[in-house]
Amino acid sequence: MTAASGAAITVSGCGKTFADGTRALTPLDLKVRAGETLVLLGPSGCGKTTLLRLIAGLETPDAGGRILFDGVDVTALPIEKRNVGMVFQSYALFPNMSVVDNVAYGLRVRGVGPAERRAQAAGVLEMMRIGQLSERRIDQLSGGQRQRVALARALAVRPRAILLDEPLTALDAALREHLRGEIDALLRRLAITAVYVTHDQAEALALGDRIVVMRNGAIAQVGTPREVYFQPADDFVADFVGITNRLDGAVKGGRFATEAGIVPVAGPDRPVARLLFRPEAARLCPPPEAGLVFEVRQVEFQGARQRVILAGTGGVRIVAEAPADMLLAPGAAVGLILDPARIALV
Ligand SMILES: Nc1ncnc2c1ncn2[C@@H]1O[C@H](COP(=O)(O)OP(=O)(O)OP(=O)(O)O)[C@@H](O)[C@H]1O
Repeated sequence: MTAASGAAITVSGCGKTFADGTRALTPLDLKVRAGETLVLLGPSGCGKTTLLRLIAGLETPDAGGRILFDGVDVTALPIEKRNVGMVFQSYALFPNMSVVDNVAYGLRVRGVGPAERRAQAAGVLEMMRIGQLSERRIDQLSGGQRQRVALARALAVRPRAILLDEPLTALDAALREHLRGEIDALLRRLAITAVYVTHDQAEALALGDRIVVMRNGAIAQVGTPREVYFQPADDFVADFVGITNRLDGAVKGGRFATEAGIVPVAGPDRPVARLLFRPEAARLCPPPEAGLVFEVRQVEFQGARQRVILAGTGGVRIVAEAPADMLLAPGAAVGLILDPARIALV
């Protein structure tokens, strides 16, 4: 089975105010490229689901907002005319129907004959390696199996885009990781356009070709997982995507000056600047070799490597990593060299 080729989706000036006055989205623009997996990431209530439902056709945007599929305006089209597949956290399957009938359901609605829809549904179930479950009832399946069936059902109609709303949230951690890998492989193989909502940063980094980080109904940053991870646009994105070190200072003549020393940087002068970097973007070395010097505060041996807490003047605290065989004594001075490709100035 192959999906119809994925659509490029354009969201143009789409805001959403609900009947009770809740402003779920401020007008925003977004382009989803044909065939890519775009992840919407952000804390609860930031508007991810609302944006997904606008793309699906389950909600209409406020006046002025438009949704286009391959350049064609679909704003006025309801979900059944947009040819999208949807997968929800709560599987939304028919519990007393068989697996194969659930998967064939969308084809039935589209008027495909019984023999053909069963054959197509069987093909999708085979592709997802759950062909042996075809005749089971939904209430006889585990959570992971149900989510595979929900995914099969969404793909069976050969949609132009698949829209997934926290599909793994209800599953336990080990299964979540396993199914995440399967979904990733499947979406890549089908080269289908996918928009995937999650509040889990690990899921976003693993699945996304690009990630849209959202905050308060607006887009905080759009970038590849590496860009969002290593070059967060601001403190909010940095915090949301995981541990980040911060140094405050100023940029002058290609040098960022902070209390602990100097870091060469690209870009214009800024009287007030903050440098963000991950533990793994820093390398420890003897003090004379580095522009930045800190005091070792705490060393945790972790087997493959050591996690080191460093202290600077003014209460600055830095988390760094070091090879397992590096000798580091609390109280000693140590230099820090930052990988220029993995630092961000905000
Ligand atoms: N039908 C509705 N009527 C009124 N307010 C709504 C409605 N649906 C969502 N909201 C509100 O809009 C805002 C955005 O909700 P949305 O579901 O898009 O967030 P989310 O980022 O998907 O959050 P979560 O991860 O918790 O699902 C929230 O404040 C929510 O309470």
